[in-house]
Amino acid sequence: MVAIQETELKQGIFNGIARAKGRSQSILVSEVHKIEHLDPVDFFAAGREKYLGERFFWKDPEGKLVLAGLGICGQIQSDQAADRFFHVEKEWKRFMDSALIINKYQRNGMGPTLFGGFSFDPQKQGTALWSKFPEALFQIPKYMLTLSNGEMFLTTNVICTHHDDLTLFEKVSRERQEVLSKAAMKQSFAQPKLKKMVEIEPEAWKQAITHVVKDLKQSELKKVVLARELRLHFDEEVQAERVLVNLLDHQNDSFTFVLESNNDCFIGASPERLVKKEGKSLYSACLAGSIARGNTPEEDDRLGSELLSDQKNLMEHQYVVEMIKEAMEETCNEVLLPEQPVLMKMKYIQHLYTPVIGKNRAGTSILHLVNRLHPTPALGGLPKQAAIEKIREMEQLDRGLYAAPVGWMDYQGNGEFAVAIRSGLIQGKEASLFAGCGVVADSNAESEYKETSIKFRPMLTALGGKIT
Ligand SMILES: C=C(O[C@H]1C=CC=C(C(=O)O)[C@@H]1O)C(=O)O
Ligand SMILES: [Mg+2]
Repeated sequence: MVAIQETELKQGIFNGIARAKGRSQSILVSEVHKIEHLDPVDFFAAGREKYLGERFFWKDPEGKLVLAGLGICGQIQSDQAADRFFHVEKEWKRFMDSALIINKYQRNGMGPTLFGGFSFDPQKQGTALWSKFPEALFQIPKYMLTLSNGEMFLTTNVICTHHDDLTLFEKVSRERQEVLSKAAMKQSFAQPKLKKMVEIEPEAWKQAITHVVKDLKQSELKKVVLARELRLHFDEEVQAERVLVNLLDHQNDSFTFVLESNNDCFIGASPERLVKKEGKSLYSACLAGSIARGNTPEEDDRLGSELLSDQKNLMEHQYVVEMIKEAMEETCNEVLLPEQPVLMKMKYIQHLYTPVIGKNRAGTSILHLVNRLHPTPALGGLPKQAAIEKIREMEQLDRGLYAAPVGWMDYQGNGEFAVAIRSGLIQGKEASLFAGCGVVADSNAESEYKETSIKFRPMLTALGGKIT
């Protein structure tokens, strides 16, 4: 079991309280420890009793970085439609300007780190479905486990005020040891049974596709992504840990994320990076254009080749490449991307994929890039604003955080955001799944319906649903 001996945290909290008194403001004290190996899911599960609703989890596709956060040391929310990205950035800077950081490891994703997500469209009237999530929700965790290139680190974040004294250190030390003791115990989580699966207005959705295809032939609109919802009913409460373990087992080549808010849990396994910032290096990805996987290697190859030469999907993909390339060129000296897309093969589906890398010229922040890119034509359409308005007009769905940026950023300005697709909202004994597809002039309602049915599969299987 991991035990943390006497730490610099005591001195840090002492200095934090002194600084809080001197500046008459709260001070974030953050300490990083290298620790023995812990399973990040066990650490996440260790927070169930005391921090349910205040947890997050993140794993990148390569498993190079895994984050598990427990408790809320600080929270940044925004329900402002216009400048929520700027609001989050401003509030984060306010925390960082006075923070006391005790960290001798020069690695990303440790020390003060913010994790969370944005809603897809803050200007669309929301429904009760997403009532537990604001238009932007970010947490600074009390305790965060970081698995970084195979090594394990624990960050402890404490807010010190001028009212505090050193009993605060005793309290934090006790709490932290409690978490670590619980994390050493393997917990198991029941697999609820799926009782009912309800497609929300599938025929109306197909009619919307046909309507948009007509619009595309007679307007400036080139592409619109339309999404739909699947509502699931279970025989007992769905626990995030169970779904998370299933996603890690079956969708290990995705961005796996969990963000809790009150009793609701947003969870998914997305194949699509929005942007990653590592020092001056920026990485984005164009992912649009889909076809099913084959049941045999020969069939799979045939389908892949078909996708690589299909004009409709190539056009759907090209709109994304043009937009992301343009956005990256605004802030990078040099932008590199291949001439042609390649195949990204996931468990149930394969996509056209174009990676984009660049060297950040102007010290542009990751949230500036998130704001500039969201939504790419893979999630909204082209032209961006006209597509968003068409989605508002035609989509019955309250997207909430679906298809929007979810991810992390640390105090050194590094971070990574995925787009929250192949995702679901768990609400006790029920869950909503979301899937969308790019509609272009050559789209066909039935094919797009089938494509979205495949995109439900990662979450449906992770929730114990059988694939028909
Ligand atoms: C909008 C979604 O997928 C996007 C990402 C990859 C391929 C897509 C497509 O081929 O339509 C979509 O643009 C979703 O999975 O809900
Ligand atoms: Mg598509």
